[in-house]
Formats: sequence, structure tokens, C-alpha cells
Amino acid sequence: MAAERTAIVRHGASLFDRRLTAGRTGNISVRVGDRILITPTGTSLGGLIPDELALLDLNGEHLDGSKPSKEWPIHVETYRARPDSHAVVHLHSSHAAAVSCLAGLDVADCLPPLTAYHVMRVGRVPLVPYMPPGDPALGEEVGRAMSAAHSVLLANHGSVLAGKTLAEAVDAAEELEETARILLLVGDRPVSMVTYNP
Ligand SMILES: O=C(CO)COP(=O)(O)O
Ligand SMILES: [Zn+2]
Repeated sequence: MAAERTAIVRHGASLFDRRLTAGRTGNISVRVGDRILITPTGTSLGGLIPDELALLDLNGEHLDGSKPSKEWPIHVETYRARPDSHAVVHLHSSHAAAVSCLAGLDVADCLPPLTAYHVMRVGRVPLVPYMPPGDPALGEEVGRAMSAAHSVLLANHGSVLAGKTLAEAVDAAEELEETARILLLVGDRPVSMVTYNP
């Protein structure tokens, strides 16, 4: 799993350096066969150490390494809901977090399809109601949402993206953040949307 360890550290540093998550927030995992490699709890994505990543089984049992992210239930439930997903990225990126605090969002799809790349990389974005970080019920709700989407917004919190690869999940997280930023930039002005193919 050396390559996966290196990839998590590299993507974590890249996301942190570009302020796509700040402080000691966010977490990343990769599923390799029946094992999940996940970032440790309480660490900055900017300073991950390959040998200190945590190793879990598919039920979230801790097998090796540091204490795992408290959001391990989100990651485990996402893999359970999406057998073809091999990576999960959770970020507190500013604009996505800002949108997640707005009242009156459509819980079935809380980000409008403003750009082609949103439609191509993000898709529909269910909103999961607020629960404290690490709450196992939050993991269950994300799992439910992930059965029909690979992009989720956690109310008053941030984003969760699943991908076939880590690069794909990171790409979707960046694109979701861009859509949230554009949504806040256009503000109250009338907008046109990109249509989803049926
Ligand atoms: O983003 C976070 C909680 O939602 C960070 O938690 P961890 O440090 O436990 O991964
Ligand atoms: Zn979080």
C-alpha cells in the first residue's frame, strides 16, 4: 500500500496548501481490497506522514497505525453504499461550508448545476442534516445519500466526495467548491442552469 500512502499524503498537502481545508479539518481515505487506509484524527492534511495513516477493515475495526479519523463511519458507510468507489474525501472548504449553512436549501440537490463541469464531475448533491462530527448517525445518513450520488454536503460543516480513484474524488471536491463559490458570487442575480442529461 506504499503507493496509496504516498498519494494520500500528496493530495492532503496539495488541498491544505490551497486552503481547501484549514486547521486540523478534513479527512481522506482509500479502499484497497478489504482494507481502508484513512488519515489519523486530529491531524492537519498539510502534515500527514505515510507510516502514520490508520488501517481499518471494511467494518471500521482499527487494525494498525494511528487512531483513525473520527469520521471513519462516513468513509465506511460510503464504501458500503458504493462498491465501485475506492476513495473518499471530506473537506471544510470555505465556500462549500458557507453554502451548507444557508437556510432553505433543497435537501435532494443543494447545489444548482451552474456549470458544465459541475454536471460532469459533481452531479446532484444531497444535503445531510446537521449532526456533530463523528456521530455514527452522520455516517449512516451519508451512506444513505451516497447510494444515489457521489457528492454530499453536510449541513453547517462541509463536503464529502466519493470517487473510483483518489484523484477523481479530489477533482470532484475541487469542482464542488468552485460551484459553491460561483453560487455565492452570483448572489441574488438571476442565473441560467446547465441541464442534466436524462
Ligand atoms: O473534519 C473533521 C471532522 O469532521 C476532522 O476530524 P478528524 O481529525 O477526526 O479526521
Ligand atoms: Zn469535518
